Amino acid sequence: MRKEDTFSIEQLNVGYGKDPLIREITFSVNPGEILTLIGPNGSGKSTILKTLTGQLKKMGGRVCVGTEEIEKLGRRELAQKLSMVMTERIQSELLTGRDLVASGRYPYTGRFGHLTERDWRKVEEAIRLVKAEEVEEKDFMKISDGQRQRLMLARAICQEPEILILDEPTSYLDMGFKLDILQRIRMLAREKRMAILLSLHELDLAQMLSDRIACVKGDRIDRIGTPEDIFSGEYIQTLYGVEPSKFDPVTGRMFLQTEGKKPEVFVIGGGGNGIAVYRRLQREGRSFAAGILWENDVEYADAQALAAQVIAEKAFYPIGEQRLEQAKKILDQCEECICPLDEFGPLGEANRQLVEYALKTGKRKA
Ligand SMILES: Nc1ncnc2c1ncn2[C@@H]1O[C@H](COP(=O)(O)OP(=O)(O)OP(=O)(O)O)[C@@H](O)[C@H]1O
Repeated sequence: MRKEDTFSIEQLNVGYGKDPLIREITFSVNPGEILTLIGPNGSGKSTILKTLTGQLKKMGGRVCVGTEEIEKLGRRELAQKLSMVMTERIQSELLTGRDLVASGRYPYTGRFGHLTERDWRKVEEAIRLVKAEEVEEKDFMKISDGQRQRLMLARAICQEPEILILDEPTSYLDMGFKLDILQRIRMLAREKRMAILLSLHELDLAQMLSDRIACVKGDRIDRIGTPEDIFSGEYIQTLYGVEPSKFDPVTGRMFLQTEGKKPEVFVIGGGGNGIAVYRRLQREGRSFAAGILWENDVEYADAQALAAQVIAEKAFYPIGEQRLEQAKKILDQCEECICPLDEFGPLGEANRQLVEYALKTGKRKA
């Protein structure tokens, strides 16, 4: 049974010059846990990770595996406990992708660096895990960024560390491989009980993958919490300095807004059917009003972000006469009405009446 050590960082200061860039960093990652650093460009995520792996000299504080400070560990011992995949392109004298992955086994080899049959089995397993079989025989310097990224992960995996540190592990990967690699990372945490610390730019992936998220802002870690804690209210928008309506923390979607025009088109939506129309109008640069929605409609967040005006009723409340009149007034000012709905059901009676009104006033073509 492998030892289970917590990776803990206490009062760590990191940076390059005289003054620390980020101060008093304190958190820990438990075996089996995934903790993700997020934050704007240049906020210091890589600087923190480089300091934790010893590539950068710390400016104060402690970094421990269990109770042992990592700087007191020998190189081989450290490599058995901690492995990293950083973003820099490594210049490798090694010939093939397979050779590079195999170098992950060196902390376990004897004095002459010979790999045993068991070591090679681990190398093959790691290559299969990241689906890099097609490049294992190729020259490591002559493959794509995404293929290289997968081989680097394979090397870290076959190092069998207690702690795995990854700086933007998905940055060069296409959607299929991104999902695949994240699945592997989760498996390494859950089944191999690795403590995993990574940085990610893709907020939707961070939300999906992480047990906890640490947010880097200014000269500190501003907040640490579960994805539910971090992706609530307007915190993420504040962290990245964007307007609250340009990001929906529930779905992780971002919005490009059509700036402050009066609505030209009235879109009658509901149940998610309005989204495609909103997106088309937005692409065409046409401003629109969205209604009559319920606040729990699937497209409500999109409407809030993209529409010039939103006419909505509280969730689970019937749409009243007053709301219908409000919608008619706005529709009167629009040139056109679009309604992608075919059926309204008993609760959608007000929208059915609104469509009828649009037909009568010539705003909707039959
Ligand atoms: N070698 C260096 N010497 C001095 N300053 C550096 C060095 N590397 C990075 N910096 C600065 O340190 C700050 C943090 O950089 P870092 O790369 O850690 O940010 P990051 O959060 O990883 O950014 P990104 O999201 O863009 O990858 C930046 O202002 C950067 O310009």
